[in-house]
Amino acid sequence: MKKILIIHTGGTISMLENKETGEVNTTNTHPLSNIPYHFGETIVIEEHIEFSLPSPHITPNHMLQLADTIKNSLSEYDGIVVTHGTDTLEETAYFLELVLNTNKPVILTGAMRSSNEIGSDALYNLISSIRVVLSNNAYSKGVLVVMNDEIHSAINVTKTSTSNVATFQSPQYGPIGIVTKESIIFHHQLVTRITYPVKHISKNVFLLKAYAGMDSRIMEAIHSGKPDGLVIEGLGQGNLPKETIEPIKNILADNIPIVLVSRSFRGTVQPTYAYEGGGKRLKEMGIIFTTGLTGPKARLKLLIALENTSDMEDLRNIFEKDL
Ligand SMILES: NC(=O)C[C@H](N)C(=O)O
Repeated sequence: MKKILIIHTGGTISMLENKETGEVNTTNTHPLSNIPYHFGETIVIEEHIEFSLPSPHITPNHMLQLADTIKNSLSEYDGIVVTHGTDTLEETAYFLELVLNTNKPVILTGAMRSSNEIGSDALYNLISSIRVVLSNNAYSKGVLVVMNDEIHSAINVTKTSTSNVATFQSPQYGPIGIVTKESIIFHHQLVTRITYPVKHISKNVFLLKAYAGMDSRIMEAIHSGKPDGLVIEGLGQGNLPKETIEPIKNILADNIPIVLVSRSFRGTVQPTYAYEGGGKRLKEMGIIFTTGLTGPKARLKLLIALENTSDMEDLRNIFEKDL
C-alpha cells in the first residue's frame, strides 16, 4: 500500500474567494483535505502544512526549509505532492530539483482559481498530482510540476499566463508527460540531473532584464548594492547595449560573477556577435554563459552555487552543465 505526503505551502489552491467582495485571500485551512476520489488502489495520504503563504511571499529560505522537510520525510513516503502558489511555483520546483537528491517523485501543483470559484482547477490539479505521484513511471523523473493535465520538468516549466488554467508551459521542450482519464503517460525523460545540496542560503544575487536604450546607470546602481552575484537577461542570443559595458567591467573587476541568460524564452545564449556589447565580447570579458535557463532559475542556481564556491572557473563549469 503506497503512502503519500501532501505538503501545503499556500497559494490560490489554498485560498477562498470572498463571495461578497470577490477578493481571494489565504486561509489557514486547506479545503482539499477530504479528497473525494478513488485512486484505484488503497493508499494512505497524510498532510502537513509547512506555510500558508501567497507565493510572492515565498523566499529561497522558505524553499530551503521546504527542502529540509521533504528530505526528512522521504524515507517514510513513496512520494510527495507540494501545493504552492503559482506565481513562484517554478522557482520553488527548480530549487528543489537542484537540492534534492532522490529518485522518488516530488510533484508541485497549484491552482489558477481558488477552491470555491466557478471552474476551479484546485481539486482537479491535486487529484492529478496524486495520480502522477502514484505512477511507477514517475520515479527518477526529477522534480515535476503537474497542472492542467500536463506533467512538466521543474527545469523547463514556466508560468506563461497571468490567469489561464493552461498557464504552465515548457516553451523550450514541451511537457514530459500527460494525465489522461485512464492513465499517466510519460513521453520524455531528463538526460541528466545534477544536485547541489546546501545547508544555508546566505548570498545576495540580483536579477536584471536588459532593454533597448539601457544605459550605465542601472549597472552602476547594482554595483553600489554590492551583490554577491548578478544574473542578466540579455537581448537575443546574449547581447547588451554598449553603454552597459564599462560598469560591467567594473563589476567583474570586483570578482562579482555575472551569469547571462536570454530574455527570449527559447534557445540559448551564445558568444556569436563581435560588436561592442555582443555575446562574443561579453564572453571574453568573463561573463558566464548558460544553456537555456530563465533568469529567475539562473539566479537560484547562482545563489546555491555561491554557497559552495566563489571561484569563477568553478562557477563557469557549474553553469555550462546547465539544468
Ligand atoms: N494562482 C496562484 O496561486 C497565484 C497566487 N498569487 C500565488 O502565487 O500565491
